[in-house]
Amino acid sequence: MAGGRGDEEGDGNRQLPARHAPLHAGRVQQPRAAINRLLMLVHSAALLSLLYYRATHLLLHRSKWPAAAALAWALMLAAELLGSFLWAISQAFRWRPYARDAFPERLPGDGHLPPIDVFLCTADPVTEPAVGVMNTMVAAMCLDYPVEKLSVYLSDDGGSPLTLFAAREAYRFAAAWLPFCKKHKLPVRPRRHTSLHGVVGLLAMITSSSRAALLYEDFKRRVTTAAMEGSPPARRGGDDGYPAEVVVLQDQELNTRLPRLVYVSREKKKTIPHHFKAGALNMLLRVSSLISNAPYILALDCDMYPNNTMSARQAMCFHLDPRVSPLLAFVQFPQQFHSIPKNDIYCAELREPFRILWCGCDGLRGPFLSGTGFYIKREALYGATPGSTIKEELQSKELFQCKQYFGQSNEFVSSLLSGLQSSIPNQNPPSRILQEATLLASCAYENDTRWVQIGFLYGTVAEDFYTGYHLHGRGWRSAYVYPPVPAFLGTAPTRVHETLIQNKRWASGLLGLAFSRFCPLTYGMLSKNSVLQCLCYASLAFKPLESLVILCYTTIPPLCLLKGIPLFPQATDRWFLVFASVYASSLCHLLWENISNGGSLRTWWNECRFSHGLPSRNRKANRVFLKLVGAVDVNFDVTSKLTDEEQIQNCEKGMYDFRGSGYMLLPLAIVTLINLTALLGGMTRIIRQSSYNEMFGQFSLSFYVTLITYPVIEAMSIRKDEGRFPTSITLWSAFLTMMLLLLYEEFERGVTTAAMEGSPPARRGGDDGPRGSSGPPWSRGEHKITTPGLRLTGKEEDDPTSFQSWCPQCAGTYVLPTLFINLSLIKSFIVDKVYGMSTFLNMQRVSSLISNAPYMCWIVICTQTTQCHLDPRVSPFLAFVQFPQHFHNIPKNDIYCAEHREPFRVSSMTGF
Ligand SMILES: O=c1ccn([C@@H]2O[C@H](COP(=O)(O)OP(=O)(O)O[C@H]3O[C@H](CO)[C@@H](O)[C@H](O)[C@H]3O)[C@@H](O)[C@H]2O)c(=O)[nH]1
Ligand SMILES: [Mn+2]
Repeated sequence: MAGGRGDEEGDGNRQLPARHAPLHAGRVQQPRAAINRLLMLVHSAALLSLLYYRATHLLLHRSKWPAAAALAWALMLAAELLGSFLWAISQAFRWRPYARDAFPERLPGDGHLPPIDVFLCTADPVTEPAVGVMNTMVAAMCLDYPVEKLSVYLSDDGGSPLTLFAAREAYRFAAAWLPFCKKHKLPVRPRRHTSLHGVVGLLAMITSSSRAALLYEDFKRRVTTAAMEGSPPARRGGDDGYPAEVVVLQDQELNTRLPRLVYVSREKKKTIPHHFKAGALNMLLRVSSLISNAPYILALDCDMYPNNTMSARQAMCFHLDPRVSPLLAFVQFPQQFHSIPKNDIYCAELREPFRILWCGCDGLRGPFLSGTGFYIKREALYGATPGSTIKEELQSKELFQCKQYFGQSNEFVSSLLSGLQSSIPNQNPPSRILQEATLLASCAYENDTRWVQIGFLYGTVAEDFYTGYHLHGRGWRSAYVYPPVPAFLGTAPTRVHETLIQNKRWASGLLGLAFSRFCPLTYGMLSKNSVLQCLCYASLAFKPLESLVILCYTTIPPLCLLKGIPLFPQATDRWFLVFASVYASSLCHLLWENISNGGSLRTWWNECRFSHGLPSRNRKANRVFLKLVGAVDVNFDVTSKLTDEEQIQNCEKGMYDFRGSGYMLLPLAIVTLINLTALLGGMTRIIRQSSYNEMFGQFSLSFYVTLITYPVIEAMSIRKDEGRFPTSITLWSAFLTMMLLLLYEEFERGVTTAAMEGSPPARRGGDDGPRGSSGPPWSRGEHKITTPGLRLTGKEEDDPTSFQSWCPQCAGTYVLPTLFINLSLIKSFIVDKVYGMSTFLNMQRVSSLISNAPYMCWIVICTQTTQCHLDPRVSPFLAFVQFPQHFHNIPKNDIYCAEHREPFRVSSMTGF
């Protein structure tokens, strides 16, 4: 991308761009798009074949299998169907990947640039240390943009006097730092994974003895000392909340011109919901409308500091282009991170979203709104229709109608009616305005208004995703810029716990949309959005369900491996190729996407590990279940921005840090142990039964899962450092795995027996058999006789004379043989041993009362029968016709001679 400033600061008379010199350019990423489409074709053919194989096998052979096997196959089919659905909708992202360049040097002079308000949110002075927040704030003030057109708003949801103190100190420091920045023509990109960040990183690179550096050290010392001494305190007010506070800092007493800084801490009351970050941003939207009312807003998380000061100008290349501007709601920059270790085991780089998915949407209607690092049009947030202004829309309305929407503040409504500012007033706002601003920051302001539809949307912790979806649905578009020098850099999580918190929040926010009436597949399709863009939204919204697929794939095959139930075709079967090619093609696609985006084999492996098992997925799956049953109300748990050198070193060594996650680790640990057990148990079984061919697929899968979850095994057993698995969790997971395996064993035995005996299983009564066991069982009404479509329970129906009465349909017309299945037998330990014989005797007695046929065919497991008894030559002497016993589950290497070849082939009494 072209960068660099055109003119020196203060030149308000830049030349307008040459008439046809475009401010930006865009193109479809080729050959990526072509390769993606080709892969789509190949992969979908393979997927369809896989589903065909799974479904037909299940339908055709189900009746011959033990019930546990049929159930496992059915679950695998469900998982594969779900996986295929998710894959199919995710292809919308890969259809038309797009890339853009901006040419800020072609922008008009500073005098023509529109003002920008920067919204910065912080929530917790402990997990978001003040020095870090101030780094971001100062870096935002240093954006390469006319100072008089820039205002920075800091929302402090912690209501912390310490943050306000730090803001004042930082403002003073900025007066020295801003000229220094301009002089040294910063930005300079800070070193990768340095724990210093923001201005500190920049300083460290330039000089450590300059005046600015000393001032910075001084600023930092004062803030950290204040934080340690607790004066001013980190928290304000009592437990019930605190009032709103608006403080404007302006440069009157300083001799450098600085952007205006406004500190706002909104009113909080324990009983009133504050809607987390969305609430904070909406409050800033109102407050800023009275003070600067800039037409464009840059939203930043407290740790996302502007690293490339050109981003504002880059964004304006789009917002000021008359061809795209009327429909353009926001320009999004990727989220990038300064604290990413070389070995990015947590995939904190978010490569897939920001390198692939967002580029994919950019070729459609534009990227999703991503919480931070976007320049958005104020009009779009107020709810204007694309192409018009809120002023035009409100002019036809009465004042009371406007107030119904936007609340009771006259000042605020008149700011809407008077249109947006093209320049910002230089003086401090009068106290009247500050009082009004305090009112706009109160809890009650939004009561009985339409603020649920205006600004950032509520009711979710993924407010960014929802708001973007809402904007796109109303016909707005967005643009994505991925500059070579990162525009913003944030703090990435360096612990499993942080990743879990983040993933939990995202998963619950996204799923909330998927299972609401606003689902992108239904509601979205009817909106002004395009079909492909809706599929993109749906893909992200349904993505957490992927964890269910993974949960199935990491538990069912290993359990079946333990039991010797094959789930995949034999290795020598040509169908095996279909399965292998589906897995291989998805892994290769991921590898290619990694390498072509500057990744490596290592990033690829980390992503495989992360997305196929470690560590967030199982947690997500939990959430999916809980969310589906409506059991959780997810909070916006703020992720910690503290970085720890030891954690970073652990990352470099590829060691996950499991501190602080506690019971959240159980699902992960259990899956790991099940696979490990299956791998060892399965290996023994395979060797014993020489079932290499049947079990190859499952064995490989368990091997892959064990490889992926190796860090967990390591953390449970070998590691001694702080980040290892807590011993209690290790013990619990071992215990629970054992219980699970025992339960599975029981279950498997249960369903298999049920299938053999008829269903439901005859498990009535205690261990001693049915109560009152005197007299024959059928006379006590304890057994049931079933005919197709008719169900009987002993008692008077047992009377053979009443046979006609309970089967009126059959009366006189014995066309079909009637099937009698004895469902309930005497169940006791003694009879258990001769169960088959007792069944036979029972049947004989029951049938003698009902049909009393002269011949009986005893079928144990369903086989065919025939009628040889009718041959008059043999019939008089023929007592029974015997069929051999064949078995379907005999291994090729029949070491137990289970085939019974000798009895049935050789020595059977053939003459008999
Ligand atoms: O009640 C709250 C909670 C959070 N925040 C701020 O919101 C920002 C994001 O919170 P963080 O804990 O850093 O969340 P992340 O997981 O890093 O956030 C990602 O995901 C969020 C949605 O879940 C988006 O809002 C963010 O922009 C996006 O970076 C931070 O600056 C917080 O200070 C508030 O202002 N008020
Ligand atoms: Mn964050």
